[in-house]
Amino acid sequence: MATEKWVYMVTAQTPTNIAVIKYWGKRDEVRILPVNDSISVTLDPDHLCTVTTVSVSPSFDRDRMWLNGKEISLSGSRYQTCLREIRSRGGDVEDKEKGIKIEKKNWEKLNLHIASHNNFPTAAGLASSAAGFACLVFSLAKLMNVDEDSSQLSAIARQGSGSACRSLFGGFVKWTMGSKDDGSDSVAVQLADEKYWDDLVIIIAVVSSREKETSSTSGMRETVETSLLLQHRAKEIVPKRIVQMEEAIKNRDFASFTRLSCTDSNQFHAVCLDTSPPIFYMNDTSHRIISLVEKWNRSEGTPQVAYTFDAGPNAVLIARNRKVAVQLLQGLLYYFPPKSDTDMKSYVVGDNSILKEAGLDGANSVENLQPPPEIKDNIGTQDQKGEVSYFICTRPGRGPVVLPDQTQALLDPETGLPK
Ligand SMILES: Nc1ncnc2c1ncn2[C@@H]1O[C@H](COP(=O)(O)OP(=O)(O)OP(=O)(O)O)[C@@H](O)[C@H]1O
Ligand SMILES: C[C@@](O)(CCOP(=O)(O)OP(=O)(O)O)CC(=O)O
Repeated sequence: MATEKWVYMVTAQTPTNIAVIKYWGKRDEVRILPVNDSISVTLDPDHLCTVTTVSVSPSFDRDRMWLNGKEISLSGSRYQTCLREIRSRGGDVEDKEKGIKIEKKNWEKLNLHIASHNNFPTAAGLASSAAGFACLVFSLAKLMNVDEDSSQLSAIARQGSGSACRSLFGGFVKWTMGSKDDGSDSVAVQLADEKYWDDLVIIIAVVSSREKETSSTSGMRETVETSLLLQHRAKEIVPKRIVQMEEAIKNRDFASFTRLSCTDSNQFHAVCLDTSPPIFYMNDTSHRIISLVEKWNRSEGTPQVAYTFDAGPNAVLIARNRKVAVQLLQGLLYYFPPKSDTDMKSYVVGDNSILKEAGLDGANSVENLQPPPEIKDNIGTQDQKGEVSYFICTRPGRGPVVLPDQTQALLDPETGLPK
């Protein structure tokens, strides 16, 4: 087989996700087993996604990977675990057209080339590791004809990065912590697909931050070691919240959804503060955004927007419908206008058709914005230029898909090297 020249490849696209009931803390660092269940919303891959091409050829002399065009090492234990777990489940593959036949037993011997691209900044608090490891596992499973369902695959992705297991599904997803020592029951399941609650609009404020934050992995390790509040959260609080959140999603009950998302985000950050030494992920801009949303929700009498923050200052804002999202964007741009030379289409990315609906597609449109009446005296004026790098407008989205169009492959079909 070593003299054969064929390259066999698969390309897939996988979404990222944002937790509304947070995963924070592991009971097993190696297998990546969490101390509590978590629930997330998958974000539309049309706006935020990873694309990965995986290929196999008898002519490859070692496993190699390129991330965003640069070769990276696969020697880390998380990559090694995912590769080993997937290889051991590989099935027979035959492509008669190309005259390729790979037997199950050969997956252990054949080497892989992998190229991956995130269409959003890597390691910037936008969960690139979630989309990245989910895409790696999903595309390899397709390449190797692995006969396992998405939940079983999620248990492999989990070992790349915990939150990655939830990116194997679209819509609303629960990661069940499981109780077995081997982690086989610590898997993701879909609660509802992306069409179930499709009124929701998600606006992410990518908040400028100078220093690199503590990574989720080391941050949660320190929390587990030092925070008593985390123990209370995991045992007493989250189990009840998970039930309530499942109910809220089932009933499309936005008021409960908002209450639970916001309080859980705040408690996650409280647990970070309860860590020794304390971890600060949010900054003044994050706090200002929370204030703005809280005041607006209060003045409306019923919640219009939910907020949640992961391990960084970026705000993920979930509006109950498009009309509210338009108002939200107007309010956000009033308080966080772009720097004077910024083009609006690069300041609001993703689904930027919302700019037109918000009347923000013309020259001077931001300068003409009026302060939202309910919050005008409380937050200060338009002095926050540059605090938000940009906004992403998106919505709940689908799970992983194979991209059959060869032109989307990141590797050359002849050489198996990056295009
Ligand atoms: N497309 C990808 N394919 C495989 N691995 C990836 C991919 N993108 C990111 N990663 C891995 O994830 C790491 C970044 O994870 P990290 O947790 O630091 O950042 P993040 O996930 O973008 O942010 P956060 O966890 O704060 O939301 C990268 O160094 C790389 O190892
Ligand atoms: C705050 C979070 O985003 C934490 C995510 O942590 P990671 O999944 O990045 O951590 P590791 O399992 O160590 O790779 C909350 C969440 O996504 O649930």
